[in-house]
Amino acid sequence: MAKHQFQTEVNQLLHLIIHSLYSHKEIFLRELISNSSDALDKLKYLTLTDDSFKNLSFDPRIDITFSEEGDEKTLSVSDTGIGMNQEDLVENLGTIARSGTRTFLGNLTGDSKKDSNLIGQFGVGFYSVFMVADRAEVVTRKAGEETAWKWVSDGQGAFEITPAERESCGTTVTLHLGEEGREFASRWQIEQIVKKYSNHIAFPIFLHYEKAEYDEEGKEKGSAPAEEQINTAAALWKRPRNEITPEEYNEFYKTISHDGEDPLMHLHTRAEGTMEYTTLFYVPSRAPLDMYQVDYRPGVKLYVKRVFITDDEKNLMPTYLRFLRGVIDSEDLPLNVSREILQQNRVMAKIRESSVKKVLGEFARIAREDSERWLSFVEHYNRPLKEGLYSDFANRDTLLELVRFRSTKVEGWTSLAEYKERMLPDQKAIYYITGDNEQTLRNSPLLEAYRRKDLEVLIMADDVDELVVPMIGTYQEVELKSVNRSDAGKDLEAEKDQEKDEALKPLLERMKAVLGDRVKDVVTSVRLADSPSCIVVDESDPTMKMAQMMKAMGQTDLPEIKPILEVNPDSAIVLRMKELSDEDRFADAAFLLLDQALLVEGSPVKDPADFVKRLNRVMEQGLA
Ligand SMILES: Nc1ncnc2c1ncn2[C@@H]1O[C@H](COP(=O)(O)OP(=O)(O)OP(=O)(O)O)[C@@H](O)[C@H]1O
Repeated sequence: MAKHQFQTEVNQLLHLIIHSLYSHKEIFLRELISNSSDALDKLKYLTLTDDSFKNLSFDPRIDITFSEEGDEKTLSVSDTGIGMNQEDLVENLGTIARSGTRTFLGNLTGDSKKDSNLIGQFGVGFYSVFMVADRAEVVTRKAGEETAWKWVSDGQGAFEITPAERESCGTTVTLHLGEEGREFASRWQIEQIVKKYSNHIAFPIFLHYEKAEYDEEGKEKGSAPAEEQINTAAALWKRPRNEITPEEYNEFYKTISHDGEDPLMHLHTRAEGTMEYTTLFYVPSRAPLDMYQVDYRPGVKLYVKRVFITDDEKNLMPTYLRFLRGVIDSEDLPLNVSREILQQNRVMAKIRESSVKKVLGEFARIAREDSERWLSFVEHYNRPLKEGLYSDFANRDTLLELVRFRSTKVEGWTSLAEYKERMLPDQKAIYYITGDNEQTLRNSPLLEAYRRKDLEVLIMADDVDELVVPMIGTYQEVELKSVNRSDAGKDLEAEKDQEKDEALKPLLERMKAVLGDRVKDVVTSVRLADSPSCIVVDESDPTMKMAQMMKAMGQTDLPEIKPILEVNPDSAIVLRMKELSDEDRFADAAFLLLDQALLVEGSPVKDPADFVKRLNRVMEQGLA
């Protein structure tokens, strides 16, 4: 008899499930049926593709039995699927292998209401049985193996595995229902739950019960075992759209995504003609927890003629649409399609290409017709869509209509189309500013002249903006210009006062000499109203933020980016500096103008100790 301890994360999850999902106890049955269906999918695939399984007699079915007699109430779910061996049991029913587990557990607040929303997204799986059972037994035999195994646990930190008997491959989970679960040992309850959550499961689900028998006078004379199929057992996505209710779509989504909430939208399409395939895609109402992890779990499953092939292929859809959940079912791919073949397969490439078009088309429809729903989409998926601008050139124009931005002119989000409508008659470009933080950007001195001229500037604080937005280039023939760069200032040049500019030249030369290689240039600014200085980067240089990002990504051999320091010819400080003959005081002022400009834009000052020394010296003089 081998006793094993649950992985720590399992214990944490168990505790959480029991404490936050008690009002949805019945989902344990959905989880068991979904596991059985996956196990049947896997075996079906092997019998069709692997010679060593071809002779196996495969009768795919799920059987539910219950006993409501006496004190000991039990419920069991049995399948003829792939089964598990001893190692599988330890691996699958003792740990949580899923990516994102740590992030998920780290996000828990201890507030059961908030946590139950989170757990809804995480998917509870097999462990949910401990909401209703005092003890769970799993008797299972793996296809192709002779020995069966029994796994037993009361969900209190440990489980045991012992050899067992089972006639053929498959798995039977038997629950000894506790006080919390007694209600589920009932024909009526089980039927309701299966109809609600698992009607769409593609394999038949049979419910076994005792059927009352009557004598000729209509008196009950006893009972006999009976069974009844309680689901429709047709792959939901193959059914005609008009025969599927919204509830059925939602329940199917919950089964394949393990999300507790309804999806934000779904798109069910069928292609016929030279290529035949069906797709059913969903967008979760919240971004999946692992969306920003490299090892995210792909959410689209591939079927070939209703046979499950894989749910672990990231290339079925482009990376930027990794939040999609759903099914692709092709009639044209070979059943034993390998990962390598899949990646170069023309049929798959075509399905992917046209699926992306359809999905984006549906997004565009929602963006046009249902702006409220589109905004909840944007809250979660704006950033991945921006990644699409970078990686999916073929769909660039559609994506440009879908992404949204913050702006100096409107609250909330705006589209490029809306920005264009608001442009002033003589406005030359769509202006934007990039940086780390929306609030810092809103306060940036770089925006002063734009504000004065009533020019709208898009605020870009997502870390992908720095890479993505320069790729856009133009939107409907209007150029996008970064306010952080020297060139955008040229559009404001009309404001430049030649005389003032000439008068400032000696000061600029003197500052350049003092600042040396800390700057690329020192020039008169046309952008500033109140601030004495700001920095921009040369048109051909990466911005300061981009340089920081590249450094963080390990590019250490980058030449140092030198900013261009712009000074405000009307600033009192600048005017005084013109008169200043003391070289040391002049140097302090020049360095402080540079460092403060770096600070307001969120860039680090090069030598903080030097900065503080100069600041203190100037304060001392100022306070004297
Ligand atoms: N009836 C079954 N037959 C064969 N294997 C099973 C069965 N039930 C569970 N398993 C195995 O145990 C694993 C863990 O199941 P569990 O329901 O906890 O999570 P999951 O199904 O992998 O994850 P999720 O529920 O998020 O899909 C499964 O991935 C599967 O390998």
